[in-house]
Amino acid sequence: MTVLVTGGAGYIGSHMVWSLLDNGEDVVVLDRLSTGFRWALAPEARLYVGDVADPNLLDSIFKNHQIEAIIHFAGSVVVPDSVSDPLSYYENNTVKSRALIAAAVAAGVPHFVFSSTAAVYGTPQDSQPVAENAALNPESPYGWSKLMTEIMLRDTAAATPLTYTALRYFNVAGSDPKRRTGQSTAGATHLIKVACEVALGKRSRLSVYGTDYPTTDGTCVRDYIHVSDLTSAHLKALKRMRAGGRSIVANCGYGRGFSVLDVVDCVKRVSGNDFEVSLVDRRPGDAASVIANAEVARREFDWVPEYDDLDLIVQTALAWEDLLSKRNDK
Ligand SMILES: NC(=O)c1ccc[n+]([C@@H]2O[C@H](COP(=O)([O-])OP(=O)(O)OC[C@H]3O[C@@H](n4cnc5c(N)ncnc54)[C@H](O)[C@@H]3O)[C@@H](O)[C@H]2O)c1
Ligand SMILES: O=c1ccn([C@@H]2O[C@H](COP(=O)(O)OP(=O)(O)O[C@H]3O[C@H](CO)[C@@H](O)[C@H](O)[C@H]3O)[C@@H](O)[C@H]2O)c(=O)[nH]1
Repeated sequence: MTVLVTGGAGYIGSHMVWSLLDNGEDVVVLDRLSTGFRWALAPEARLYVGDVADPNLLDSIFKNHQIEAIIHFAGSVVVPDSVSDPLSYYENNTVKSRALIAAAVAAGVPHFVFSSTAAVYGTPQDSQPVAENAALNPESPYGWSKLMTEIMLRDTAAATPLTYTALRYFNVAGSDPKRRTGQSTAGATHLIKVACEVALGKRSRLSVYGTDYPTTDGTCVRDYIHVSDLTSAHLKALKRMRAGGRSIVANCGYGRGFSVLDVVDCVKRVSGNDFEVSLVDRRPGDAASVIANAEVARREFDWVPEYDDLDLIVQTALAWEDLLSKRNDK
């Protein structure tokens, strides 16, 4: 039995592949290498280079391997890009997910884990931390593109034997503590990644997008989660479905928020390097504040995070950034 990981050459996917292999799973990866890297992949995982919506490629993967679960990371991930180019986000995240789900159902794949996002909530209107049954009001096409995929999964699971888990990730950061992989995205836009690049002198400055949000210091607040805690949530969610668990949606975050300025201070402190910060206008599509209530993950699959510490997240992100510079220098 094999687990198919789409987007397995990307940031989170490459960590997932290592976690699966560490747990004795057989892994096949499907990735078109648009933002991922062949070298990021564990050598034991077989890579099919191509698109998640390519029917011939999917057909051959399902013929060559007995796929028992799909973990679907492949997608486009930059919130402001989705505002400027919404149709490409609906294409890559929604339309192509539909094709993959259809192929999974046709091939009789029993389990599906989907990379959803905190962006489905927008800025929660009621209370924070936000639970899965809160109102869903995405503030970007990215959030909508993921919510539509959740809805397709919900309705497909009701009509077919497919069981799914949609994990709503909050802000994923950090790198593999064993330093086998990390976030290598070229021209990355994620706050912790960008701040680490600036701290190590790989970029000249950091822009802080918006200082007039209704938060304690006026900058946006996010719930930053270490990538290894996220991959452990996937393993546990998969185990639960294998044991007969029904389809669910679960938040993955720690339940506490840090502002952009908190993150900047942390990166300066942990790296020991001061750097320049520009306070600029808001970036389109950003929610003011979003913090996870992760009770469902704890209750349904006994998720116990191990890296709930912003300093530790930043330390591992910096460690990877340092390795990456040495690699790029070669
Ligand atoms: N990074 C975060 O904080 C975060 C938070 C919430 C949800 N997510 C979701 O997690 C998933 C992974 O994100 P990431 O940060 O690792 O991004 P990433 O860009 O590093 O990884 C995405 C991978 O998917 C591949 N890919 C993209 N479109 C494809 C397609 N049509 N066919 C085949 N391969 C394709 C890319 O080459 C890349 O390897 C995404 O679905 C994203 O929306 C990420
Ligand atoms: O150089 C930067 C980068 C980011 N930010 C701010 O930092 C916050 C976090 O931004 P970013 O790290 O880009 O993450 P999000 O836009 O919150 O989105 C991430 O987190 C979501 C889950 O919350 C995922 O779904 C997305 O794929 C992922 O990109 C936002 O307020 C940004 O405006 C800055 O001020 N300067």
